[in-house]
Amino acid sequence: MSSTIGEKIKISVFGESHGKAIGIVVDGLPTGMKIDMDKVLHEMKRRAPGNDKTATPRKEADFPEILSGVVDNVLTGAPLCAIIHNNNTKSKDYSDIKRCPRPGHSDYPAYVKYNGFNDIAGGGHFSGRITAPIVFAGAVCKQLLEEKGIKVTAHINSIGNVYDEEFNPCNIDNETIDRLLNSSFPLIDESKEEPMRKVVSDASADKDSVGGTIECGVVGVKAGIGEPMFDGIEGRIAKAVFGIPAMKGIEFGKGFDLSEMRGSESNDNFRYDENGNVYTKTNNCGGILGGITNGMPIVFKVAVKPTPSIAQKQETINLETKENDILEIKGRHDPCIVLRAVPVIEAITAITILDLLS
Ligand SMILES: Cc1cc2nc3c(=O)[nH]c(=O)nc-3n(C[C@H](O)[C@H](O)[C@H](O)COP(=O)(O)O)c2cc1C
Ligand SMILES: C=C(O[C@@H]1CC(C(=O)O)=C[C@@H](OP(=O)(O)O)[C@H]1O)C(=O)O
Repeated sequence: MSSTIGEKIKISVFGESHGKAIGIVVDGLPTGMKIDMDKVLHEMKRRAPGNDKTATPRKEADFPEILSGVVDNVLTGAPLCAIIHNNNTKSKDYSDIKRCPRPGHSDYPAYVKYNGFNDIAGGGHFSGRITAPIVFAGAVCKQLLEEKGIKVTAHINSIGNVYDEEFNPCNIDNETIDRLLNSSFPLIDESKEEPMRKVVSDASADKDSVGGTIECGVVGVKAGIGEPMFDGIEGRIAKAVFGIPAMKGIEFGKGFDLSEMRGSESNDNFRYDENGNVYTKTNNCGGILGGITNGMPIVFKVAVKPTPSIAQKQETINLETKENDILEIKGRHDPCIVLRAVPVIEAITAITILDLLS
């Protein structure tokens, strides 16, 4: 399995959901920065399971134990390695799934690829759980980016058919960024929390799940970062985002809506401000032209699929008897992944942006 990404800042994620621990090695970090562990723990808590009605009831502390790369909270330049122990596993829930792969989860393709030797318990290495170490690495990268005046923020853009407001793509202000970071349900329009929660609880009551979208913004990246063609910023962010389980679509700026606009509507007109700085009057391109940043906020949306493990009876196959079968999944699952994926999208974006700038 290859769970490594990055050029200058390289991450390697390891572990399985029901193994002893999961973790990450981060290579290429600069030396000397003091890590604010309170900020790291805050990010871990935003993603941790067991804390919200829209989340799996599996309770984990998600405390990152740092094994190397830090002395007295300061980055040493050695590979940064942290592990997170798995304490609240219930592997019995997965006894049927070994035989009967879950529709929508990785069980069947992983069974074929690894000749049935892959660890199925809790989704093994394919579990959303292994996004916890990514959030750890992202929290460190966020702090390094902040020293460069760059901030990464995200919010729930939709759950089911209930939509939040979008970012102002030309100006995502510090007040909004701080509010979202400290919110237990990050929305621009907080009145949408209740209807969104209802969509999730209605699905749960039907033994079902729902998906949604997340909008992410990066402010403070100067113009001129990125490469043309295959190493463009869109490609680098998309590759990293698609490494996160359940992420199924991405669009930059106005994305698919651009296809219905005229050029006169979609083009972002350039202007100088009173200090001679270049800006654009709109930001339909999401801050990226030709694969290279134009100095405006980088803005993109990610589509999150409904959680595959649902409690309804579902058709599947039986890999032992080689017959068609019915599966009824027992166990603890997120009825909606979107809320917990918000800090994950921020983290993987922060890691990618820091890599691009290193
Ligand atoms: C934070 C997070 C939590 C998740 N929780 C669950 C879950 O409780 N149950 C489940 O079946 N899938 C969950 N997933 C999604 C699966 O891990 C994912 O759908 C599966 O590995 C198949 O990969 P794919 O959807 O990217 O194709 C979660 C994903 C993330 C990012
Ligand atoms: C534990 C987490 O989420 C898990 C992600 C997950 C999956 O299939 O992705 C399945 C469930 O695992 P389990 O059956 O062990 O409870 C979730 O609880 C986590 O994100 O920390």
